[in-house]
Amino acid sequence: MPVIEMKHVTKDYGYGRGIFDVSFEIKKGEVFGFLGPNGAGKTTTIRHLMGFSKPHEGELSINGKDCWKAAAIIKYDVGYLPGELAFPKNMTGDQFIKFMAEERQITDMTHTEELKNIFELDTSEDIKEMSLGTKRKLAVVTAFMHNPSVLILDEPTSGLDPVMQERFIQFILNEKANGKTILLSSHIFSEVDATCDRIAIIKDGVVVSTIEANQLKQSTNKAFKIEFSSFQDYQTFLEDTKFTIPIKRPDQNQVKLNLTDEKMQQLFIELSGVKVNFISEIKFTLEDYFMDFYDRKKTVAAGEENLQHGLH
Ligand SMILES: Nc1ncnc2c1ncn2[C@@H]1O[C@H](COP(=O)(O)OP(=O)(O)OP(=O)(O)O)[C@@H](O)[C@H]1O
Repeated sequence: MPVIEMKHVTKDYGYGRGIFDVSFEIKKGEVFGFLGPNGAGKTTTIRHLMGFSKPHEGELSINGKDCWKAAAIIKYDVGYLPGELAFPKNMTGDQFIKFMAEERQITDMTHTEELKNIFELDTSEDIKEMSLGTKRKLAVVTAFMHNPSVLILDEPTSGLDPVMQERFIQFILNEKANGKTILLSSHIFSEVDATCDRIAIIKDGVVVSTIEANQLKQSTNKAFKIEFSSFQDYQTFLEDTKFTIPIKRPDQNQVKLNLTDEKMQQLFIELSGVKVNFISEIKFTLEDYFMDFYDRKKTVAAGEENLQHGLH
């Protein structure tokens, strides 16, 4: 049984806004990335998983429990870090932590202390006087102090400095190693790349692709940039080549082309008759894959897309 399951969930806010027929499953121990720009529908999806909002259509469950009907019970299994923070007024960090511990019936504060140390959180200040970064750290500590088995993170590193961002990524990886199931919404490619096993790309409320992170890393499609020693070599190559050359830079005697591993030998044969200054591989990244979807006008149905790509 998947730990998190969404089946054909639609919430239509009108005027094309909302989420439409969103489906995915997250297995135990998996880190699932939900990638999309502002307004794509990430927060709406997460709010439905947290039971804050009832879908117009479809079903959502966490650990087999309906997210809307069993919201009050589910929260004990889930650590939720919201994108926008809201704290009670007139409390210090310590008071808020105590309040949350009572709310969750936590008596052993060892794990909370560990989290405070990891994130170097000073809880003595009044919350209203805390910097945004400190408030985010307080949110992190209180979201995970009950050591939940499921983590739902809505743009978790926004507002954290680079050192703390890195520490947060390490925290996610440790939690993953401990068998936690994690949903991470983000528009930061590097953190998704560093942590996720699978990634869904959401566009205009629709999941347009779901990919295994390994699929990207092991893609046999490669892109190369070649610079020839002279314009003569550049021209000779272009006249003789059997490859399609999508990008030509005569001013720099350069070309860019895409090829699969099997075609590599042919490229070297063609290059043996000309002089080159260098040949460099252009790495295909998650960002390239993502931009491919956002560059395109049409929406691609989930699963239909191969890792075919052009140069950007
Ligand atoms: N309660 C609501 N009423 C009406 N429209 C809403 C509501 N909540 C969200 N929307 C709309 O649904 C769309 C998706 O918003 P959502 O906040 O889920 O996007 P997001 O991907 O989380 O973006 P961001 O990164 O900006 O938080 C947007 O067009 C938003 O304006």
